Amino acid sequence: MAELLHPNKVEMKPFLKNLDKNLFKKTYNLVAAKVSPKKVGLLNKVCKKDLLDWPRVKHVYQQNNEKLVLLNRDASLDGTRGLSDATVSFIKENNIELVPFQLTLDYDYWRADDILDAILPPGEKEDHPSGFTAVGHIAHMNLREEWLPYKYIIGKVILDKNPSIETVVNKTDTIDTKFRTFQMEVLAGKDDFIVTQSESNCKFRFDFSKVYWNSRLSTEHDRLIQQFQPGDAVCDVMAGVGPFACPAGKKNVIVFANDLNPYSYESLVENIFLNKVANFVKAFNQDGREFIRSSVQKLLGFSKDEKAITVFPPRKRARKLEENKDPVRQDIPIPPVFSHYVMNLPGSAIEFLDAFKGCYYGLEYLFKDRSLPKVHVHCFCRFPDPEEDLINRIYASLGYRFSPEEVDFYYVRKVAPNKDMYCCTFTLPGSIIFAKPVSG
Ligand SMILES: C[S@@+](CC[C@H](N)C(=O)[O-])C[C@H]1O[C@@H](n2cnc3c(N)ncnc32)[C@H](O)[C@@H]1O
Repeated sequence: MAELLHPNKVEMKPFLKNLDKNLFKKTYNLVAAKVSPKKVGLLNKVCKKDLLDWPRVKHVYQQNNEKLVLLNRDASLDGTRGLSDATVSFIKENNIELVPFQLTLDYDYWRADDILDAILPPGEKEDHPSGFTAVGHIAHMNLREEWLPYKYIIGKVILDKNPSIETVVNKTDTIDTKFRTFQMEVLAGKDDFIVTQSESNCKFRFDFSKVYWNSRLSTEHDRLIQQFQPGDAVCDVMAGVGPFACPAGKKNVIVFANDLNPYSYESLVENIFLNKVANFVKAFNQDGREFIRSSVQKLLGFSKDEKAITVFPPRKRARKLEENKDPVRQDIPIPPVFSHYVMNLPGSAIEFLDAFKGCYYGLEYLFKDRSLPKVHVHCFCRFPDPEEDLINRIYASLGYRFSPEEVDFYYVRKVAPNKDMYCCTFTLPGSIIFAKPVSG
């Protein structure tokens, strides 16, 4: 049946922006059993196997005071072909009349895939492009060269067929290396890049054309957030619009979140307020290397000045606790040092590791009863066995050669055929962070 159910091929000239929806009408000549409304239930039961069973197509229609029940595509009008014995007997015994029925499926019925298959020429490698990543109301496509002449029509179909999508964009160049943003062209829908996206129980508002966002990283965000404990201090060196920072703040983790892109910083500030985590998450707009160094004193000062962050349970719980005369507030002490550093700038974050050299010089005493900080640094790797390469690169920047057992090499995702993203987690060695900084 699948091969029957598709619109007829439509000749489409390249670079067209509008679609004549009438071209996608297709009429099927079917047979219907005409019965009184009272009999429909019984007919449905007895003749179940012989009824029309097409996806998203209803098979019972009203005609005056009677019902027309559509039979399967092979049923003949005289009832001699395409029907089971049970159905034939039922029709005979109940004197049911079989009548012709024309069913028309139109543009609204077909799925995006069906329509694109009907209008696009055969593809070189893959199926026709109907896949996209949704970011808020935006569908973000990455069309292959061969589909570019049809990009506006493809955009229109995606827009029409996905009710939550209001704008369809296509990536127009490779990713900008500095802030990980890319140029995009609106293919269909409104010219509006300000999106609201949900992730990890938080809302994020940002201009998708000016900041980095990748919905495919949500699992990685959650994975690291799970490792942070309430009361930990986390330094998010390349925080973007806050997908690590805001959810961590919601679980009472103190986060110093930084991003060099002024637009990311602006959204980060907005998202901190949107998610009501301003007590726990502080935003900064510095270069990551500088921030690794300056944040040490910033946190120490914050911990000395504020000492603790007071949290109140959500109102409903607070009322319950009040009734039981339990304390309604909790003080979360602010630690003087970070437990975790997150560095998600996979193209170059490893090269920022040199900033840790001597960053806690003279502050050894702060770690008397605490573990040394952990670093989670994201990176790309082109080798199938990444350990040696990544250990060498970390050594070149941090000046410390880890053994493979000391580093957790976590595979995050495939970015391109020969390019994988990893997250390397290790504890910062005391010999590096307490070393006397070399002046000059
Ligand atoms: C891959 S994005 C990750 C953003 C966010 N952590 C996330 O997971 O979505 C890298 C971020 O690093 C920021 N960035 C680039 N260069 C930077 C630098 N030198 N210092 C700090 N942030 C930088 C970019 O603006 C971008 O937001």
